[in-house]
Parts: sequence; structure tokens; C-alpha cells
Amino acid sequence: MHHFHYRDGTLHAEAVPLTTIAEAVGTPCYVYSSATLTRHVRAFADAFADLDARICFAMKANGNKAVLRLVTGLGAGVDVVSGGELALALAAGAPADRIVFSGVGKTEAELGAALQAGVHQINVESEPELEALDAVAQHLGVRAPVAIRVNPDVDAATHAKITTGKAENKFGIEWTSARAVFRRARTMDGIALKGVALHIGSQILDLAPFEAAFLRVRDLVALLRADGVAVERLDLGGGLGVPYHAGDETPPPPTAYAEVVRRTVGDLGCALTIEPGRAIAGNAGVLLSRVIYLKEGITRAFAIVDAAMNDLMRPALYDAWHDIRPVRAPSAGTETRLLDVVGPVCESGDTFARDRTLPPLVAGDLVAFMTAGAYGAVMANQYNGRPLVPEVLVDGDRFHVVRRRPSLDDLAALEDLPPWLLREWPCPRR
Ligand SMILES: Cc1ncc(COP(=O)(O)O)c(C=O)c1O
Ligand SMILES: N[C@@H](CCCC[NH3+])C(=O)O
Repeated sequence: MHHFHYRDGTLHAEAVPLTTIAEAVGTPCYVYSSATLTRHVRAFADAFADLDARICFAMKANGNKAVLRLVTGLGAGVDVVSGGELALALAAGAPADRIVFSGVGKTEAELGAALQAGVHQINVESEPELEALDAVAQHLGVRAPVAIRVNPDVDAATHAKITTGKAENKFGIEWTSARAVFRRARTMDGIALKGVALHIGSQILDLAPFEAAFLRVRDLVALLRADGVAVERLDLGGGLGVPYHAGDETPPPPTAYAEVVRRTVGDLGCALTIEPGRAIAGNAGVLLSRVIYLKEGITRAFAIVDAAMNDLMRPALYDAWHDIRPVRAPSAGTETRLLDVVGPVCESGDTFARDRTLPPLVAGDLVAFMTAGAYGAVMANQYNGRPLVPEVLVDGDRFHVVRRRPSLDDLAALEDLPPWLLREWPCPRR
């Protein structure tokens, strides 16, 4: 069952009408479904159950502490990419030995913090980083558990801004120098070389690029072993896509992805890590928003909503599509119309949709931007003096505010904001 569904003409998150959440919390706000998150983590765990694999949720997709607590409570680990994410994962109760630290520009301070926390693995992306990590580890008197991220030079066939495994991308060590770097790492006293890591991109809907990349890594493992390098671990990254259009073909499920893993690298005797982010969180969240005005222009009609590009950047940044559903289902036979759905920010790019077929929305109507659980709230900012929006986690017929709307006191830099901006004044017309 999809956990965002219509019941009695109203869009619900599990058993909670989104109208109830909007009234209690105000809009815009993010709403997450515990049931969907749970189902997705379990789907990966079940698909990989016969493989020696750990699932490390890429928290860059959704760093809400309650979401992290839920996901790690189901046994998953976490893939972090900064000292901030590391601190947040630990604060959410993620055991350090289930944390993998990725990222192309980790500072010495971040590397030191990861070593002191005792993380499972640090994925090193360049020779200078390897040298820095060696020095930090020796200074701390430890050996850093390292996987070296290689760039397999495979086209992930996804949006150009989110492909990471092509030679021209900044990520990983070039394929041609990989062997030399491994040989070098083996001689370093601060480095405990564990294996190979890769990640080819995000929102990947075709398994062929994964297959090609994993086969390349398989070849590399054979070469490394011939060089006398022990390869005990393989970190295959994340990247499995999700459906953003209701009518789309469904992307390959975790079982099909696991089958590719099994077929390509399953017999290498390596402990595996996968780092799904979007596939776990994407369809577990919506951004709930209210129409402020309907503006009938001469050539187009605009639904101006209270969410904006600062709350959900994906349409402005990648021209990404998010389905938009009215929270009150239109009655049968209601004619649709074409609307541009835009936010209040002073940029023409603050456009969620152009010429979208929607029921005739009016001011005050609630709409949900679907599939906003990944790369939604985490990428939000306060552009145009708009405070970050609350986040709500639904669990059956209950919901919890898991990130509250900042109060006047929280916004030290904006402390003179009037209360109405923070929704502390009830709107007289509602
Ligand atoms: C190293 C690494 N691991 C995991 C992920 C998560 O990717 P996705 O959300 O597409 O699963 C990313 C982001 O693309 C990444 O850079
Ligand atoms: N933020 C991107 C994905 C980047 C993936 C992180 N490496 C998105 O919304 O699709």
C-alpha cells in the first residue's frame, strides 16, 4: 500500500489527513511516513539478506534526526559526508561502527573526528587525502580503516548534475592510477587498507550502468589481489532511482539491484556496503503547501503557493518534476486546467511546474509536492528571509513534529522578524 493516499476525498499520510497536519503545524511543512521508510529499509535488507552486506543510509538525502533514529533502529548504518553529518548521525544514536564517511574534501579536523568516533570506514577519494588521513591517524595513534574510492568512468545515464562516476567528475581516484594508489596506501602506517569504494551517480533508473561499474571493479579486485593487496570490503555506493511521475514505469526494485550485485561481485568474498539515500527516503515524504493566490495572467495562470525554491530546490536546480496533488480530491467530473505553480521568491526560477494539469485550485487550497522526502528539507535555505520549515513524522494515526518551525529566539540573525512570518498569528481569513 502506498502510505500517501486518498481516503474520504482527502490526501492522507498513513492514517492522518494532511489537512489535520496543516492546521496543527502550518504550511509549508515536510511530512514523512514512518511506514514507507520502514518498508524501504526492509526491502533493501531482505534483498541483500543472503549477501554479506550492510546498508548505510546516505543521510545527505534526509538528515532529520527522527528519520535517522528510525532507519538506524531498523539496523541500517549511515553514510555521512561531513563532520556535521557525522555529529548528527552520532547524536541520533547511530553506532559509530555502522558509519561510513564519504566525500571528496574532508578536512583534517573531520578525518580526526571520524577516527576518534571509531567509524567503520573512511572512503578516501584522492592521494592528498590519503596522506592527510595517514598523518592524522598516526598522530592519534590509530590505523584508519580505509576504502579507496575509484572512479570507474561509467556513464550513469542520469542528470548531468548528479552523475559522479565519469572520468571528468571530481569524485574518486582515476581508474588508471588506482593500482598505484592502493600499493602506496599499503605502505602507510596510519592506514588499514580494507577495500574499494565507488558511487556512479544518483536517480539511476537502469541497472546496466551499475552492472558495468561493478564488473570493472571486479576486474580491479583481481588486479589488486594479484599485486598482493588484500581486498576484504567493497562499498558499492548508492544511486538507485525512484519514480517521480505517477504514471512512470517503476524503477528496478532493490531485489533486481541485489541480483546485479550478486551476479557481478557476489562471489569475491568481500563484505559489501551499499549507500542508498533517495530510494529509502524519496517516496517517504511530501512537501505540504497552501495556495496563497491564484493569479490569472493574460497568457498563463499562476497558482502562487507558500512553499518556494528555498524549501524544495530540485525543480529550480535540476528542472526536476514533482507530482503535485491537491489535498482535497476534486469531485468526479471536475474539469482540469493548466497552471504554473510558483513560489513567492523573487526569481523566475522559483517555479515548481509549468503548464501542469491540475484541478482549478483556489486560494487556501492545500497541495502536496510528492516524492520530496529525499533532497528536500536537507537542501533548503533561508533565501528571501524565509525560515526553514517544520518537519513532521507520521506513524499510523499519530504525528510528531520532528523539526519545529524556528522560534523568534532561534533566528538570532533574523531576530526582528515579526511573529506573523513565523505563523504565530492565526490568519484571520482561515
Ligand atoms: C558517495 C555517495 N553515496 C551515496 C549517495 C546516495 O545516492 P542516492 O541518494 O542516489 O542513493 C551519494 C549521492 O549521490 C553519494 O555521493
Ligand atoms: N541533490 C540531488 C542528488 C545529489 C545526490 C548526492 N550525491 C537531487 O536532488 O537529486
